[in-house]
Amino acid sequence: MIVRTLSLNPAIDQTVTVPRLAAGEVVRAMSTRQDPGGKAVNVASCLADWGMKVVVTGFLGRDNATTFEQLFADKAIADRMIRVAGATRTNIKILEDSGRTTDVNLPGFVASADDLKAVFNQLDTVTEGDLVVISGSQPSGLPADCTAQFLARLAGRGARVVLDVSGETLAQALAGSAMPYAIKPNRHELEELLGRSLKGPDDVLGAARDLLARGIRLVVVSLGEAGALFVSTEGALMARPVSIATGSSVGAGDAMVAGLTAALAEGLALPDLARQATAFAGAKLRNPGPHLPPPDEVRALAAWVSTKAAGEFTAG
Ligand SMILES: Nc1ncnc2c1ncn2[C@@H]1O[C@H](COP(=O)(O)OP(=O)(O)O)[C@@H](O)[C@H]1O
Ligand SMILES: O=P(O)(O)OC[C@H]1O[C@](O)(COP(=O)(O)O)[C@@H](O)[C@@H]1O
Repeated sequence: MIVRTLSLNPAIDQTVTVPRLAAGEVVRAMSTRQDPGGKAVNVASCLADWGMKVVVTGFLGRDNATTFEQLFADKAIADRMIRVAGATRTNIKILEDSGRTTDVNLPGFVASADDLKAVFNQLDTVTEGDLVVISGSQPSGLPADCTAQFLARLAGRGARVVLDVSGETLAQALAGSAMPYAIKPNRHELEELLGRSLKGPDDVLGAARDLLARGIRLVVVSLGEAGALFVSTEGALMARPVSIATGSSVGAGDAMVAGLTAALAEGLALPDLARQATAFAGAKLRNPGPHLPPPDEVRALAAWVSTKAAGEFTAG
């Protein structure tokens, strides 16, 4: 099966490693690196490492597309991204020795109504049962409800959408007429959506079940190093990482989305899907950049992922 990703606002991730960040002071960096990224590009890259056929759609700024083109060529990813005027943004990640990361996301290109029309035209090639990952923020210039419009268009074509967006985009998307097949908010994104803080495991589970009742078939709430809660019509379970990684966790959520998308394509049952998604996240954390180790290594990791019924999770 071919998976399509839709990346409206990709990013070049510039990671700057410093001993300690102190606002208002001069800080000397120990190292820096740049990776083509942004949520859906990271998902596409991990899926390609897993051996899946991937088509990337969305926007790329014409002025600095080369680094993305190189990634797509290296991983045999079909590049259908629309080149728009201007440059793709750079997101600076300042990583301290303690593992704390500060993100400074720079502005990038502005998309036009014609650019958006071109994306809709691309969605019209999607067919029944196809998997489409819509992930990441949207650039300025687009209407706030454009993701809701994508969902409606894709539902009409029978596609299954895996959605990983946040803030107003998520709120607008879930206020529309068509629900995504799967979503993966982290705890903070879910709290933002609900407009309240989630008090404990029971509350997280309740919120996930409410989303399921709205017609979403799979709700994954990621909880950082504590793991993730997976809720579907098959049940609810918690999956914990095999080991806790120190350092930057940038891209772990994207790898998790890739793992669950691959599992949907493979028709895995919920426990295996949860193990695979958690293994993808853990495997990505072993390497910088949007890359997975070889599939056998990821499979070995998945075998070590422990899952337990959500009832035991809520009991603490
Ligand atoms: N420090 C960590 N050690 C091990 N696994 C982690 C760590 N941080 C995140 N993960 C794994 O990555 C998944 C996604 O991470 P999370 O930070 O919740 O997502 P996001 O990047 O979307 O905020 C988690 O559910 C967990 O399995
Ligand atoms: O599109 P957004 O929401 O601004 O996020 C973009 C950032 O998210 C990332 O995809 C990382 O996301 P995760 O840590 O959630 O996996 C970075 O590559 C990128 O800089």
